[in-house]
Amino acid sequence: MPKDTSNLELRGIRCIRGERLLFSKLSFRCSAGTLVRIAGPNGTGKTTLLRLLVGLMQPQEGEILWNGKAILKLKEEFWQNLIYIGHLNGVKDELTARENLLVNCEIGEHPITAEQADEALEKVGLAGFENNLTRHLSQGQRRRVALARLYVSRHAPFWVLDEPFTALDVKAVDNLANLIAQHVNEGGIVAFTTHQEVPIAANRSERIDLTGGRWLNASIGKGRKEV
Ligand SMILES: Nc1ncnc2c1ncn2[C@@H]1O[C@H](COP(=O)(O)OP(=O)(O)OP(=O)(O)O)[C@@H](O)[C@H]1O
Repeated sequence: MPKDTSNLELRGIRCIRGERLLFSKLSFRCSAGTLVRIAGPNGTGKTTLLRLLVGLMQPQEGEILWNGKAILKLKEEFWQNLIYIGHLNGVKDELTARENLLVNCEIGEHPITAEQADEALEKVGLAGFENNLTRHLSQGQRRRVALARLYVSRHAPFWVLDEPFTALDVKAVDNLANLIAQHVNEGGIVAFTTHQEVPIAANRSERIDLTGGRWLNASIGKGRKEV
């Protein structure tokens, strides 16, 4: 992983979804070795912000820069630096746990061997489940299949994780928190959301709090904040 060189910047981001202004003039900057927690109650735009950060959505105003260049212009050059694990896991039902990991790494242009896949599955507590179809796994186990990717993705400095601790048991939460801290302390940037108060021993951490938001059409959000 290229250390101490990456930086992420949000410049004047404005985002509207449906009738709701989620945030505007959102600016933020961080450099290599930072844990970025995106906080806020349900519906305030945490997942939306993560999707903006990885380029799956575009803001109405402003831009997101990676190493000083707009991510929408960098495209593949940016994606090579990125691992995104969203809400929906990105795990295919009809593939086994091992096949899922192999395919996801292949798609991410960082192929791994079956042995490396099995080692990563072991680290997330899925030893013995390598050949199980993921449709036969529990929610927590499916989540672990997705998260196993992180154990073979230390080359990618920027991790974006949507609710990574959901459905994990205490030990798995602890292991993941340690992995995230290690990645950050070795020069990665990890942006994540969580509703759980999980201690992560990162040397440097920042918080983006999205509490707020406004209805654009006052009649919709009667009794709430208006523009
Ligand atoms: N496809 C969509 N079309 C229009 N509005 C949407 C869509 N998806 C989400 N929204 C709205 O955008 C807002 C932000 O949603 P988002 O999922 O980013 O919130 P969140 O903070 O991640 O919520 P949670 O904590 O519940 O996961 C919500 O008010 C939601 O109603």
